[in-house]
Amino acid sequence: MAATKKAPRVKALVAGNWKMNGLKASKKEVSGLARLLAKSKRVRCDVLVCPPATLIPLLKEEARGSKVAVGAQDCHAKVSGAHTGDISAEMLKDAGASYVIVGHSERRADHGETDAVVRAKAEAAHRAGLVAIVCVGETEAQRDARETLKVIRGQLKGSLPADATAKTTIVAYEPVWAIGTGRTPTAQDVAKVHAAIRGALVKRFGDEGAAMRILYGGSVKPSNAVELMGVENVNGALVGGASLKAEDFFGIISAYI
Ligand SMILES: O=C(CO)COP(=O)(O)O
Repeated sequence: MAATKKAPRVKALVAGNWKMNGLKASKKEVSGLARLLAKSKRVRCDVLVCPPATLIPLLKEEARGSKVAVGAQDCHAKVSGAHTGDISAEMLKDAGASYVIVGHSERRADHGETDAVVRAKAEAAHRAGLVAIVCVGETEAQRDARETLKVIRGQLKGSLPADATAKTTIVAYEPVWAIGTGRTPTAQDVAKVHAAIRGALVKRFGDEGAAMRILYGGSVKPSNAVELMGVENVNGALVGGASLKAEDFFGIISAYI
C-alpha cells in the first residue's frame, strides 16, 4: 500500500496588530492578557502582540515570563543608514521584537510598497533573526472581478524570500475589504483561498511550505473566531481592532482552548 503523507501538525499563532494605537498605559492590556493566559493552562497556540515600535521595550518587559511574544508592524530593508523615520529589523530585534509584520495592506496602499519591497523587508527580518509575517490579500474590486486567487498567488510569488522556511516565515491572508469593516468571507471562501496558498507554498518550498503557518486576518472577533479558526489550513489569526483589549483578544485566543 502506498504511504500517504500526512499534513504536519502546525502550532497556531494568534497575533495582535495594534496599528497606530497604544500609549504607555496600554501595558496593562499585556499584563491582563498574560494573567488570562496563565490562568488557562490549556491554550494550544502561540500568542503575539505587535504594538507601535515605541512600545516594544516596555511591552517586552511587561510580558516577561509570560506566553506573550512581542513583534513589530514594519521594518526597513537596510541595516542602517540615511533613512529618516525608518527602523531596521536589527533595531527591532534589539528593542525586544521577535516577529515583524511586513506588507500589510495599509502599508502597501499608504506607502506604495510593492511585492519587491515587501520581499526585501522579509529578507531583512530573516537577516536580523526575526520571524516575518508576510501579508497578502485582494481588494474588493479584485474580488468582484474574481481575481482573488490570481492576486494572492502573484503576491506570494513576489513577496516571499526564496529561502523562506516554516520557522522564519508566516503568511497572513487579509482580504482588504474585510479589514476593520466587520465583514468577513464565508468559511468556504476562506478555505478556498487558504488551500490555494498552501498549494503555492508546498509547490515552492516543499515540506517547509507544508509546515508554514497561514493566518487569517480581517474582522476576526471572539464571536467568529471558532468558525474561522476551524477552517482547514487556517493556522491562526492576525487581529486588528479586537486585539486592543485583553479580554477581547483572549476571547479569540480561546478558540484554541
Ligand atoms: O488588518 C488587520 C490585522 O492586521 C485586521 O484588522 P481588523 O481585525 O481590525 O479587521
